[in-house]
Amino acid sequence: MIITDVSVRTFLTKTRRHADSAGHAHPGPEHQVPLSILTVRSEDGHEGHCFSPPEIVRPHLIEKFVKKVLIGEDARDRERLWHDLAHWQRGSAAQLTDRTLAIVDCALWDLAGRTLNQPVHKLIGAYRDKVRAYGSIMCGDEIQGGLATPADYGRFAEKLVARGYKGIKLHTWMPPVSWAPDVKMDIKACAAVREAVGPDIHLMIDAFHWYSRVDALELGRGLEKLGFDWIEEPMDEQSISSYAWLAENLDIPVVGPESAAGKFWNRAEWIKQGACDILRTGVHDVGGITPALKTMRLSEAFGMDCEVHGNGAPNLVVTATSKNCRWYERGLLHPFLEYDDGFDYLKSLSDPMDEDGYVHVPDRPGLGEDIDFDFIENNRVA
Ligand SMILES: O=C(O)[C@H](O)[C@@H](O)[C@@H](O)C(=O)NO
Ligand SMILES: [Mg+2]
Repeated sequence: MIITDVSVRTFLTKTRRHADSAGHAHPGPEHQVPLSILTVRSEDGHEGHCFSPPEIVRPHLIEKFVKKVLIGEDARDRERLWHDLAHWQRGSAAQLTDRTLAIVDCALWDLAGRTLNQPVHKLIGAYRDKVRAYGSIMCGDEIQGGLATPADYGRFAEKLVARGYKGIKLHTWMPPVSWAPDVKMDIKACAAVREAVGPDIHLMIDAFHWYSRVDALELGRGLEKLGFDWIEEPMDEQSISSYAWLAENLDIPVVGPESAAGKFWNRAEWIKQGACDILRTGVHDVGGITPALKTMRLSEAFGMDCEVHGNGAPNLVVTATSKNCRWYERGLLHPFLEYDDGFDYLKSLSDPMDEDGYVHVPDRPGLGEDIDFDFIENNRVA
């Protein structure tokens, strides 16, 4: 299965999601945004694909690094190809990031599945074919009737439970919201959700990511009284010792790291230093499915759960092939958006959820994405 080509197509897709000045998503008017699809092609004509923001697969990265590593190599040698690409990172002047490694690794897994006509989670070795989802609510906002008040969160949580979710994670208010961050408002939003959904729904928080130790401690202690399952990323994850201190001082489980660099190597240090009670990984955070599986197995060896960051087919594959994670993160969700409407470039959802709150892993070959290639061609811009 020799790789003969790596290519990128860019097209326009419609969305109502808008990023604020801190990069957090919020609803807004429909607009078109560019999206790319990276394709790895092998000599027998099979192709593997992965969607990506255009900047993550820009020509400089594809020509200077990705093609040099992949072209002429056996597409089945994913472990070696991942290391070969990762070794280019040090000399890339910080241009070759884990995000690009992730796109390439996912396309190679998709290629393997499409070539063998098998879903990737079955190739890796499935643990399950459906995964319980939590509804991951967008960061708070100042939109009338949106997520502007604790009561807004409570009302939306009721709707999510009615949809079938058995778990809900709040992303609370963060800058550029004018008065955020505010620990006491975070706790009020969490209390409103607990009041709205009752004691049996699992609740978690993903808070402002730069609280001090003292603020994070106050928030954690408030959540302990509300029976929350975990507290996530309340402080800068570059300070492992701050998280070790927080985990030592809280009863509520501390989850991390999500955004800290260092792939599975750094996550080993978090475990060693007692900086988390539940580990966190994510295909796009650690450089692909291949390294994400390593973080799952690493945490399993320590008797720890590892929760996966983010939605989408690759992250669903990682949850479906691991015993030691409890949830699929479905979102991000907002009262003004209909997540189940999916995307115009996919013929069906990659993460369909039933009324009991379970996401069923598609039985389609590869990553399982039902790609509308005609739509992509008809809306191509590069
Ligand atoms: O900071 C954000 O925008 C959200 O936290 C986002 O990254 C979300 O995907 C997340 O962290 N989920 O756990
Ligand atoms: Mg998070």
